[in-house]
Amino acid sequence: MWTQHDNEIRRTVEAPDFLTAIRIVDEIAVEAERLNHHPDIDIRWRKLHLVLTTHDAGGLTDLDYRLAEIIDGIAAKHGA
Ligand SMILES: C[C@H](O)[C@H](O)[C@H]1CNC2=NC(N)=NC(=O)C2=N1
Repeated sequence: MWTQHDNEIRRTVEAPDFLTAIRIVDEIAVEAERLNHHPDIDIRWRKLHLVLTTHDAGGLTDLDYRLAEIIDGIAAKHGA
């Protein structure tokens, strides 16, 4: 589900509808704050384009993979 492009990993999450996509974003936001690690999120109707990288490190770190797994769980819970 995640693909690596140079120093980042990317995934698209397709939610059943727009409101569910926004609920997914909200849950991701809570986890991002908890980890102090934040994804780039491009919201396009019910598709979320997510990008993870560690800006402070100029590339991928364990935090990116941890947050990616958390995002996968949130998406799956919402049928995305
Ligand atoms: C000051 C604050 O802790 C840092 O800027 C955090 C915030 N969230 C972050 N998110 C991501 N993706 N990469 C970072 O390097 C990062 N750094």
